[in-house]
Amino acid sequence: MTPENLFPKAGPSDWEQITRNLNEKGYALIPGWLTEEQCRTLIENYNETSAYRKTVVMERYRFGMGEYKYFDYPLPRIVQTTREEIYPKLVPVANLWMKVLGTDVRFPGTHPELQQQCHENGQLKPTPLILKYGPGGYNTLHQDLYGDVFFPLQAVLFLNQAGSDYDGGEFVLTEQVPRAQSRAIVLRPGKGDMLIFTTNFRPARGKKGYYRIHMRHGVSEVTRGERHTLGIIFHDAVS
Ligand SMILES: O=C(O)CCC(=O)C(=O)O
Ligand SMILES: [Fe+2]
Repeated sequence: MTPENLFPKAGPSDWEQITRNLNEKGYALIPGWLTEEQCRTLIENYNETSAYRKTVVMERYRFGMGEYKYFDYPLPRIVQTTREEIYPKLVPVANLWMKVLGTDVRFPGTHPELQQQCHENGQLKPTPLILKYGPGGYNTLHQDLYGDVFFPLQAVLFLNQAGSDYDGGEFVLTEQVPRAQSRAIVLRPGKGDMLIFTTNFRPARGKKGYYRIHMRHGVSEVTRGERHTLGIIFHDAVS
C-alpha cells in the first residue's frame, strides 16, 4: 500500500477533515459528490454545442492530447451549485494560506463577491470546463490561472470509472519546493468523486517560517477507453 492510499478519504460533508487534508497535503478527495446519473448526463451533454463558449483541441496548443470545452453562463445547475457551495468552505483555507505566506490578498466569503472582483479586473468569462480524453490522451502539467485575480484552490470531478471505463489517465500533481527536485503525487479517484487541489502554491512550515510549495497538475496517458472530467475553477477568465 502506498502512502497515498493510506491517506484518509473524507466523507462528503466532512469539511473539517477536508480542511486538514488541504492544509497538510494541498489536496483532498471527496468521494461520491456526483451520482451515476449526473456523471452520465454531463457526458451526454458534451455534444450539446449551445452549452459551451469555447472548445480547445489540446494538441493544437501542445497542452496534451484531448479536447475540452468551457461552459457558458448560465452554468448547468450542478456546476453552478457545486461552485457556489464549496467556495465558502475553501475561503478559510485560502485566506489562512495567504496570511501565513505574508501576502495581503484576502478572499471574500461568497462566490458572487469573488466574481465581482474578477469582473472589476476584466475577467468576465466562465472557466468551468469539461474535458474528454481517448486512448493516447493526456494533459501536460499546468496551473489554471486566468488573470491577476485567482483563487488558490480548484476542484475536478471524475465522470468515468478508472479501471473499467478507462485505463491509465491518472491525475498527477507535482510539488516544487525551493532548492529541490519536484515530487509527484499520483491519484486515481473513482467515478463521481471530487478532488480539491492547489491551483498555484500552498504554504509549508520551515525552520524560518512558511515558504511556498508550487503545485502543478496534469493527467498521465489514457491507455484504453474514454475519460471525462469536469473542472471547477473559481475565478473567471479574461478570454
Ligand atoms: O482531466 C483532469 O483530470 C484534469 C483536468 C484539469 O486540468 C482541470 O480541471 O483543471
Ligand atoms: Fe487544469
